[in-house]
Amino acid sequence: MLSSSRDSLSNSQLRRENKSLASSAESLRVTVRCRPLSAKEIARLPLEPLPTTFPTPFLPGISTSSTNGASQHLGNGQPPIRHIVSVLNEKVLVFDPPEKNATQSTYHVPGTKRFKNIPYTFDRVFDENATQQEVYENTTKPLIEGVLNGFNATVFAYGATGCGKTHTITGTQNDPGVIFRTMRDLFQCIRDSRNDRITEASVSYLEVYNETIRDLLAPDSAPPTGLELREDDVSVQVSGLSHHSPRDVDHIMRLLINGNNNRTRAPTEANEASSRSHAVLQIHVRTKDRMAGTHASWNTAVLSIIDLAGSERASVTKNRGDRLQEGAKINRSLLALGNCINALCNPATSSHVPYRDSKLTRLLKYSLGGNCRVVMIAAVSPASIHYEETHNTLQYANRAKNIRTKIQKNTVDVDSHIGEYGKIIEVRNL
Ligand SMILES: Nc1ncnc2c1ncn2[C@@H]1O[C@H](COP(=O)(O)OP(=O)(O)OP(=O)(O)O)[C@@H](O)[C@H]1O
Repeated sequence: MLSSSRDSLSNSQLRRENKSLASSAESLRVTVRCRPLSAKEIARLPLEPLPTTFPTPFLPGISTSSTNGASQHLGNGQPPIRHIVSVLNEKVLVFDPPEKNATQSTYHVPGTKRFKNIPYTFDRVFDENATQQEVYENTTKPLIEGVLNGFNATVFAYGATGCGKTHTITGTQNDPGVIFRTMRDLFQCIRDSRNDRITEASVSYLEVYNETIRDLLAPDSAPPTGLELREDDVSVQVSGLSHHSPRDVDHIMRLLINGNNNRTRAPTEANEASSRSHAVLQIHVRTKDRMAGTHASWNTAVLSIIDLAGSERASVTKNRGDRLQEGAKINRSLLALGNCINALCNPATSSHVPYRDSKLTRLLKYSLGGNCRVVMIAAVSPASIHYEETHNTLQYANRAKNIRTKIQKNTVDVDSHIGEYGKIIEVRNL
């Protein structure tokens, strides 16, 4: 059930407020996070050029040593690499900036200019030192209040394999990512407002693996078959997906840890724990003023947080067999996503977006182009070994800046029965 909490409500029960204040056109907010170099990559950075002669005593105006520009690095005989992303400020980065020491023979695309030196502007750029909290505060946190007031929102991490998507979305126990921080703050907001409003919430978590949808939180007794998508005019639903009523943030975190353990992962050359599936976490929320009386309508919204599988080149991952097949399917669904983004950006084609080309894009239909605030976190690597992937991701993100979504508040009539809303309970005693 991806697109909205309207899933089990009939369309006639769904009423959108079309007041000008509650409805506006917004572009997708596009951010880029550049991860730090890994230890293996650092080992391949060129060291300072070595002197070829011993230093001579200092004589003013005369160089004391000469160099042959030879670079040395500890990369076990592999060619040296260089930084290909330079973050200028919070909004601008340069792809493939000129090297300070351009005598070194590090990677560049044969037959092209030595340095592309392309500046890109995004809504926000995070450099290698950005903390998980900074990324969360400038991507997902601003969506929470809207979700509690009936506005759908989607956050998705896009990028090549091994570039930091899962680190950003899930993170580690010691340094959790967007999901944990969102849940913590969402539950805090619910707790802070419990005297004023009633809030109900439920969570679902699925993966799309090899064009099959799997419930990551399915009870052990559930048959391990793929789930089907059902679609009507206003929503896409996943039939048979389990929904869970969180008691508190710790409960959600336990659910998520279970779900993540169920996610399909495998080591590849590019990433020791590569996610081989697209993971979609959804938090369904509905709220109502306590004082508003029994006839007041509910605000309903869904917050979707998506960790896409990484795009990959077989030559970088050196994948074979199953991994290669998975990679082909991952690339195909990401290509379908790219085609949808292209179509949504172009007014001439935006009425014919090819959502049906993959499960992923069918699932995301109302979370990309629909009634939804969308934040994209494009994850990139600063190492020249990922030159093409980083360039592609930046171009992809740059195009996505042109998508416009129409935001409307979702309200449902008070007479919609709670049973129709799925297994949702009031979040009490927080
Ligand atoms: N900002 C960061 N700070 C520190 N380490 C990071 C950061 N981003 C990524 N890493 C590390 O880089 C490695 C690859 O990151 P991650 O698994 O998040 O990549 P991914 O994009 O999700 O890859 P895949 O698509 O293959 O699943 C991990 O070891 C991760 O801990």
